[in-house]
Amino acid sequence: MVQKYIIALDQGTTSSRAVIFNHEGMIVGKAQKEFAQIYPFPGWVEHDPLEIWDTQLAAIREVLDQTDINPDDIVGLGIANQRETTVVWNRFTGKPVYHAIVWQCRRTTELCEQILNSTLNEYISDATGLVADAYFSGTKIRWILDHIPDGQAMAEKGDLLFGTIDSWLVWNLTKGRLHITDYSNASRTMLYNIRELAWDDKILSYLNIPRSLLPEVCPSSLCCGVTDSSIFGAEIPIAGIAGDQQAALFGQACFTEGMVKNTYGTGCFILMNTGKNMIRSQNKLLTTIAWGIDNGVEYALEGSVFIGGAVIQWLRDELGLLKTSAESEYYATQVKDTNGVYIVPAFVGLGAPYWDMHARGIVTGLTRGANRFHLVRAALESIAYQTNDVLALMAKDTGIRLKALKVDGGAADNNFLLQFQADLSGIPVERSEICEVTALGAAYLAGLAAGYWKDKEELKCLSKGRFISDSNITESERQQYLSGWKAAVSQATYRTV
Ligand SMILES: Nc1ncnc2c1ncn2[C@@H]1O[C@H](COP(=O)(O)OP(=O)(O)O)[C@@H](O)[C@H]1O
Ligand SMILES: O=P(O)(O)OC[C@H](O)CO
Repeated sequence: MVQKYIIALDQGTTSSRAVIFNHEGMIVGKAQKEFAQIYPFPGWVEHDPLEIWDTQLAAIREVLDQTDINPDDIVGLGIANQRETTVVWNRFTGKPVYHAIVWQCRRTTELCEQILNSTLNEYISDATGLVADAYFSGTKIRWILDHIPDGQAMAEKGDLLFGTIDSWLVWNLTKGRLHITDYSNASRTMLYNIRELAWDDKILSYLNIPRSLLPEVCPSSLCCGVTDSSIFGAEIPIAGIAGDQQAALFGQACFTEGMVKNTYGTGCFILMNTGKNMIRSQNKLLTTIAWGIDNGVEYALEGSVFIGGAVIQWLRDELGLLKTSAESEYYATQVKDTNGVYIVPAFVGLGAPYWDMHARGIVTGLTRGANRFHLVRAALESIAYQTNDVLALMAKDTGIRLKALKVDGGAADNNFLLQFQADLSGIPVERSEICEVTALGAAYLAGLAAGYWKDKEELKCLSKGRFISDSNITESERQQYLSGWKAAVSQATYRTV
């Protein structure tokens, strides 16, 4: 019998990947293409949507070539994408009217501050589960309509379409036949009412965004269309779509309430499955849709940390302290501590739980004895501290004592980081055996819809974790670490929780 496969696209902040999985949930082949990060001004971040599409397409073609798999033998395509990143394009030409404004971009800070100081603030947090912040798509759309010629007029005439990256990829994969998104991506726009499962008229009207711009919202696991046959020579069913962090939660098989994962990529995104319960955080964590599946949606509680592995990239690319990110592990273990150095990598403000758009990065505690090993160690520790801030509040919000933290993402390769995380947070940290967990989640969602896998129970049998480390320090050491971190954060922020 001919083998059948699932292909998953992981369109991330720094690269576009395509991964082919077999029925055992194992990787058969993968290809990855990086693309340019555009920084027009400090705090602004853009991508070229055409380059995103080109690199994604090239990655798909490369993995098909490399594995020699016939597109006819691919039974479903799943998409996981960097979330919130905003593309607006012309419905008739299919051309973007502006670069994609990336989730990290801070250009709409002023508008968000107006919202924070208005009566709409409480409404937004209740309806969308989010915090009014430049992170989300809504204010980015407003910015684009205000800054392209005739933006508002064209939008009102129905000439323009908005989408997060999933919508943009589906539009291109179907040659403009489908303008859709899924529940998990819609819930990151700050325009979607997660209680009513509908675009929110009150928020749309405040931001003056015409409804005609918005995609249709679909379940995350559903055969919603097929790729245009001219692209791969076969019509591949598009059967799964989810924001990359929700896809990782699914890929980690966190199907039960209370299960938590952290993806250590460019940023760190800690998500707890809360099932059918929409938990409202008392501590500025986000309530978000995990996925739409089986005729309903499930929710998650999220802490979004903007800078994770990117602080290591900064040491490597801007300071030249490292040749590779992986080298950071060796450097960090050459010293017994950071010698009092703390780094708060608030390069684009601070996300959860501080939500300070004005915070900027700092290095504190420098003495003449501080060397590059201490700096590298402090950078890795900063990733764990930020994660710990979120984990502590998740436990507080839900009353759940976390049993384990499932981890994935590029920086989760770093054993020093994972051990420090386990020490600091006092919970076992479990790294997935499959390195492409985000893609795996998109594949699972697509495979369920395509009937390739039967149900979540079958998927649980495929998912394997590997125990890494348990906490190994005393409570007083822990408190000492944390008080130094808190003092450092207070120097980087204007407001603290
Ligand atoms: N061994 C490592 N130790 C620490 N950081 C790492 C390591 N390997 C990769 N990274 C960091 O992880 C990030 C890349 O992870 P990845 O999951 O590919 O990110 P994304 O999906 O956000 O593009 C980079 O910021 C890189 O610096
Ligand atoms: O592309 P990543 O892995 O950095 O993830 C980005 C997040 O989806 C932003 O919310």
